[in-house]
Amino acid sequence: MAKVAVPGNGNVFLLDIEGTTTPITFVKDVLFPYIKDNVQEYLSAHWEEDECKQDVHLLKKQADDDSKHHRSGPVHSFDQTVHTDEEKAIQEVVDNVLWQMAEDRKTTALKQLQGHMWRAAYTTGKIRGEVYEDVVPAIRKWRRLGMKVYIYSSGSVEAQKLLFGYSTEGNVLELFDGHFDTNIGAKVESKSYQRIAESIGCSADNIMFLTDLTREAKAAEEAGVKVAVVVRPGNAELTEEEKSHYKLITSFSELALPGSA
Ligand SMILES: CSCCC(=O)C(=O)COP(=O)(O)O
Ligand SMILES: [Mg+2]
Repeated sequence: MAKVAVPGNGNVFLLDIEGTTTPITFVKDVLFPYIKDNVQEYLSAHWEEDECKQDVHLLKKQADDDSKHHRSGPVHSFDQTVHTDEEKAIQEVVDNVLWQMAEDRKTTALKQLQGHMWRAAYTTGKIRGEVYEDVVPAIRKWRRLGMKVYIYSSGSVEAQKLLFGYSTEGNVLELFDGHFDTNIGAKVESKSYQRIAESIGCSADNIMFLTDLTREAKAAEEAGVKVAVVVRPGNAELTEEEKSHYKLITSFSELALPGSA
């Protein structure tokens, strides 16, 4: 496959995780089932702790917002205040989390709780973050050339740091200059990419965003960010129009950097 040229003014890489640095199967077959299998037990064990209370508070705010916008059935909009029965209250949160996951929602509330739950799984060695083998060598090369590398994922910053801190490649957190999650905005909104450029302190067209999802690529492009769509096994199929519109790569090694051989 011909190399995809990174524009001459591009000196910042912004990387998606699921489907880009990491197989979708790791997220769908390892990370998400861990949440489904453990959420009830986790909430029961941590219910009285501040961190857990904050997570539940955020989930409740999201559920209230969803109800207002008719996004969920009544069972998924829980109201802790009416519950004296802890078990029932926990069950409502569990139902909400499972419903959000069935819808593959990327709410900050869901992602925050998930990040906290994965902490124990990573630190006890139960799971290790899967990273495609072309990713670390490519990033090391980019960094040698003076480029900056950031992550932007729907997974919380804490979840991102766990994935790369306890990865199949070891602790590779030093490869990243920073992390962004949905606290900066949704990945399908172009404003989020403008905010990221402001936060990094560069113009949008200095950034090259790599993602598997064209709805994210489109939003980034609208903000003036350069994009390439990453084609990995198991990623969503692209239409012929998408294939001809976007620069496509199947490995990070296919990116040709300005001034490099
Ligand atoms: C980084 S933690 C696990 C991934 C996750 O929860 C997720 O929603 C992936 O979203 P992405 O934006 O990286 O495709
Ligand atoms: Mg992705």
